[in-house]
Amino acid sequence: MNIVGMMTTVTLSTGAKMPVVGLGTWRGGQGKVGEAVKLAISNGYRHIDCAYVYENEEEIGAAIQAMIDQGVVKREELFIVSKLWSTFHVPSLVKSACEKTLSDLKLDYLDLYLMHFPTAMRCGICLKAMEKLVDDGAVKAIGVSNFNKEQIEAILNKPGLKHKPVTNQIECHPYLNQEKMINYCKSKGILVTAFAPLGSPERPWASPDDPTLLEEPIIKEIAAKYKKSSAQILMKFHTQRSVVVLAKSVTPSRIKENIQLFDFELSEEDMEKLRSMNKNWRGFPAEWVAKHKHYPFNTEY
Ligand SMILES: NC(=O)C1=CN([C@@H]2O[C@H](COP(=O)(O)OP(=O)(O)OC[C@H]3O[C@@H](n4cnc5c(N)ncnc54)[C@H](OP(=O)(O)O)[C@@H]3O)[C@@H](O)[C@H]2O)C=CC1
Ligand SMILES: O=C1CO[C@H](CO)[C@@H](O)[C@@H]1O
Repeated sequence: MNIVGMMTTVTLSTGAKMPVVGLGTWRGGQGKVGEAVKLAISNGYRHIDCAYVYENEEEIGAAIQAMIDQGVVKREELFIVSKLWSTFHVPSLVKSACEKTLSDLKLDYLDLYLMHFPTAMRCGICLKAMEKLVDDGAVKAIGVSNFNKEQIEAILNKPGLKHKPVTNQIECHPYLNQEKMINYCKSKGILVTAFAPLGSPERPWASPDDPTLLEEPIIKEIAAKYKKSSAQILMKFHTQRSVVVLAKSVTPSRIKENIQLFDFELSEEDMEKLRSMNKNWRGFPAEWVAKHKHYPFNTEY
């Protein structure tokens, strides 16, 4: 990996180091995602973002194992994340859900296990069962995803909280820059991970009227100035403000391109241009749970 003396990891509240760029795997289809993971690891990626609900953890696990067996990487150099799906928010199911993910990924432990969505009943009790996974050594840390401020606050105020969530993984890009959430999380020692940094162009519910980040004139203009691609500018926007970024690709040239972020820096003026594009637009409004009492996106942040 081409790193020119710039940050490539961030430190979690547990003291563990999390690589700032991760490979996304949602919709990394069968027969493709394994090759993508192998190529990513060979090209310096050390952080892979997975989830039970993506239905591809077995193929990813085989690819990780092959890279370890071939001596390309050691387990302890990797940072593997997975997520507990909402149907398992019952204490008795948390352990078995994590075991299934570990077995599919062929791992003894996860570096981070996230509660994928807050939209299930009894989040507090479920969290207790996730804390136990840390005590049992099945996962090194726990975190949340798609949580709003109030929901994070509720967890932090939980009496007897033993393992604080180390991250909130949320949709984040110039149309939804999440400045307030990032600042709030920072004040609590929680890191933000950005998903859909390229606007998730292949999300199945995209409408032709939706704005397309990769085609934005401002992004293209900044990309030309730095002789980088639009995708690299969109990802650099995060790493430069200590936000971890995940981009998914199964295309070899893009996998290589998306980690070439450490040989340039955006000026404060260009960062400001990117920030000024905010319009609180969500590509992932999660409408299927809009009526759920824990739906996270009805608040300011
Ligand atoms: N916690 C949560 O609720 C969520 C988590 N996530 C996580 O975040 C990851 C990233 O988000 P995702 O929704 O996949 O969206 P992204 O913003 O990463 O966009 C991925 C799409 O962009 C294309 N692409 C990748 N690199 C480039 C490039 N350099 N130039 C042009 N196009 C490119 C990919 O195509 P191709 O593969 O064909 O190259 C793919 O179609 C997910 O894969 C998942 O791991 C995502 C959504 C929700
Ligand atoms: O990670 C995710 C990818 O998209 C899914 C929708 O099918 C979401 O539910 C989820 O948050």
